[in-house]
Amino acid sequence: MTEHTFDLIVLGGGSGGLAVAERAAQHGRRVAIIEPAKLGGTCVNLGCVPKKVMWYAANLAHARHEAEGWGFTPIHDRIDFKKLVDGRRTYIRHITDYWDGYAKDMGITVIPGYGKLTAADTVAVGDQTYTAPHIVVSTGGRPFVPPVPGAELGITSDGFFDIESLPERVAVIGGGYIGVELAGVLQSLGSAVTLLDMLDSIIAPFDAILRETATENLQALGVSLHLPFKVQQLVDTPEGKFIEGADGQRLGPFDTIIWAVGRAPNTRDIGLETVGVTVERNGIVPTDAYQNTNVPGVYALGDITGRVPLTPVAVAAGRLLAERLFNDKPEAKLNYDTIPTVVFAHPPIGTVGLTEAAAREQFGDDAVTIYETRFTPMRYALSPQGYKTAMKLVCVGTEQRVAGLHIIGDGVDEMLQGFSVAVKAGLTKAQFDDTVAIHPTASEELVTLKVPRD
Ligand SMILES: Cc1cc2nc3c(=O)[nH]c(=O)nc-3n(C[C@H](O)[C@H](O)[C@H](O)COP(=O)(O)OP(=O)(O)OC[C@H]3O[C@@H](n4cnc5c(N)ncnc54)[C@H](O)[C@@H]3O)c2cc1C
Ligand SMILES: NC(=O)c1ccc[n+]([C@@H]2O[C@H](COP(=O)([O-])OP(=O)(O)OC[C@H]3O[C@@H](n4cnc5c(N)ncnc54)[C@H](O)[C@@H]3O)[C@@H](O)[C@H]2O)c1
Repeated sequence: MTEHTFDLIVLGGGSGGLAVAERAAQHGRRVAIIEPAKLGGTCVNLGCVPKKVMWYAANLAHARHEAEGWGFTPIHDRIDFKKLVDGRRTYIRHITDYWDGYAKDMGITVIPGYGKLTAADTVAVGDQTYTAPHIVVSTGGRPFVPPVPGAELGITSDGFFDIESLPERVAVIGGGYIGVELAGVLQSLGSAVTLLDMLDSIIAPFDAILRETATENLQALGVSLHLPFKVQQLVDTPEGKFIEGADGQRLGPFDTIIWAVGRAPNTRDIGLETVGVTVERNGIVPTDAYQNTNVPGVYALGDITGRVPLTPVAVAAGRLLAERLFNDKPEAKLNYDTIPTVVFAHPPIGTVGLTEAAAREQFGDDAVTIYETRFTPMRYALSPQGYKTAMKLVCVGTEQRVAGLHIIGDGVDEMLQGFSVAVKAGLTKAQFDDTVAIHPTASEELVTLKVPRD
């Protein structure tokens, strides 16, 4: 018989939920996770991990094209897309199986189903109720689809992971994280991709050097960009699907259209309003710095809080919440500043800290010094196609503290983590320069930039 009283109940077994549950169980608490789908949440099942598998496949496609310049016999075979998808699904199944076993080993009770709060200490799942003095809501989000006519002709990132054969003609609507990543994967694997955004730039919140270089790289990859483009409707015709915009613009025909225009929190109809938890109009659940909602004993974590929707952020906030609640660390909380992030484009894009524009606004033009470089890395010495690398250091004050670091190019996805430690630690340009370079690498540029930009 299932226990109905716990120290902690978690709604949602994704990145944030698993993290808080695991740490609470490590501290000897009785924990239940309520989850309607597979453990692992978006990241494991429909996000970071399957996406990264596809990104690796796309990298191999690039390597295959480049290999000829390095003396390899040309390889013209197309990808066996089904084999890739089957392999990816097996890999994901191993991860979710691992989580099932691990939760069991940790003594965590996993309750299948949708949870709904009926009181600040009570959750209903079907006709059963469960109680705990601490309830964490970490129900994540789902792709947002705007209500334009014909919107249902498009799929979302969830649907992307259901694709069984490589579509020939694809449109991706939205040039943010997901749009840029999926456009890059599909174009690299052999689709002809059109990418559009309602703004006049892709990855709009990022530093200008990344926006410009990412745009050049996408175009070099063969992606057709349409910026800005305001979608008015999608239409189906015998030749394929079309996207119609303002002023008679019409793009198509396409076999597949993918919406990648942001995500909406899963916070409706789960009893939050019933128990008095504030939910904003856009579905976000506001919390204080300690993940407390406005109702004592009810906490919110991860994407539903609207703060930096990334897996490691949800994980870190979840672990710290468990430390605060169950390990006598009343001040434990996540510092949401200076969080590094990578867009897995081709090549990848990495950023941490302030953009140049934000630094100028915060500190004034006179306090900001910029060091930057753009080059084609040695990786392309013998290849016909050379994607651009670009790097920028945003330094502030007379001591030139490195407040922002923006990099795009092969290898930056792995480069960024170490440099983020330096930026987070508040190191100065002089300390960067005091570090001997590793040669020949692209990353050595970050410790050898001599002349500030005018
Ligand atoms: C295509 C894509 C690629 C991404 N790539 C990256 C990446 O490379 N790196 C990165 O850091 N982030 C990435 N993200 C973002 C990352 O996946 C999220 O930030 C992260 O999963 C958020 O964790 P979470 O715990 O808030 O929610 P989730 O991981 O979404 O987990 C929420 C869980 O709650 C469950 N749930 C929903 N309603 C209920 C209910 N009523 N009761 C119980 N359970 C419920 C859901 O089934 C789900 O399992 C990506 C996202 C997408 C969509
Ligand atoms: N590598 C990673 O870490 C990673 C990868 C994927 C997703 N994520 C997370 O998931 C979140 C959601 O990703 P996303 O790409 O859906 O959102 P996003 O906010 O990154 O990008 C959405 C894009 O869609 C555009 N847009 C919005 N409405 C539009 C419309 N009607 N027509 C055309 N364009 C429109 C926006 O201008 C924006 O460029 C991200 O913010 C990120 O935190 C992270």
